Amino acid sequence: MSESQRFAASAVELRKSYGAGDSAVHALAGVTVAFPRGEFAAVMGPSGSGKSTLMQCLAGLDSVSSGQVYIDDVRITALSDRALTKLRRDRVGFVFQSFNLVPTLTARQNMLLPLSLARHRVDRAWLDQVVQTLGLADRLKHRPHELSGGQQQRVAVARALLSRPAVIFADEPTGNLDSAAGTEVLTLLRQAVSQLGQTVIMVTHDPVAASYADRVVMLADGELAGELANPTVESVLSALAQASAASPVQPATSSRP
Ligand SMILES: Nc1ncnc2c1ncn2[C@@H]1O[C@H](COP(=O)(O)OP(=O)(O)OP(=O)(O)O)[C@@H](O)[C@H]1O
Repeated sequence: MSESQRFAASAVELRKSYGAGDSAVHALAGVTVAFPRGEFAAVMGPSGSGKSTLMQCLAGLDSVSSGQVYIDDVRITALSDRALTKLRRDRVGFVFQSFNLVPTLTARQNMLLPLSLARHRVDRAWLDQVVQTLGLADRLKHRPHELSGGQQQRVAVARALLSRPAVIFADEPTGNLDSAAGTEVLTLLRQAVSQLGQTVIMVTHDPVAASYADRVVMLADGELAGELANPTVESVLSALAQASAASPVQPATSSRP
């Protein structure tokens, strides 16, 4: 087994700049980071530190200026657009802050949508296991507007899990939820990793959300600014304070509700 196969996602010397010349913004200034399979990782850092850019590049949603990105052992920075689209569909799951469910479809149809679009077979046993684990059995026929925010996000987590992706990228998955529903969704992401063997990479501003992860990767000014194993709310807060002290911009934790 090659080194890269131990990792669900990794980046080597990843650079991403916007614009050119004096006005260029170096959103990522040479990031090398690897996410082992079966890890729940949180990516944190001050506002503008490059978290979203890192996630977009790792997920193959944005092009890189230089460097390499791997999903499993596939170097996605070497793929054609067509091959990349297929890889994203087959190996990457997404959970967004805004749930992104189709309003006219039931919870079950929403969960199955990516598989049916890809014309992939549904693994019934896996569907049942995901539905049970996520506590959605009695909500399958509901449409999104008939579900609470927490339930909608659970459907989005189920949708991401159903194709058994190499990695799920979660972008502020609790950003639109109250604290009880947020706790519920974080617990489910934790279970997806601990019980179902999933790999999750979550961008978050919230130290409580980050404390559910196995590891926090900290960014500042487009560079890695350290990492924390087995994070607690306290250790995350103190690492964030250090990262923002080293960065000219204010931490987003202080500017968001
Ligand atoms: N499309 C773009 N065009 C120009 N600059 C961009 C673009 N996208 C991001 N940037 C810049 O790149 C830098 C990193 O942005 P990014 O959104 O990755 O940070 P972030 O850590 O996710 O921020 P936040 O916590 O506020 O969401 C910022 O300076 C941002 O202004």
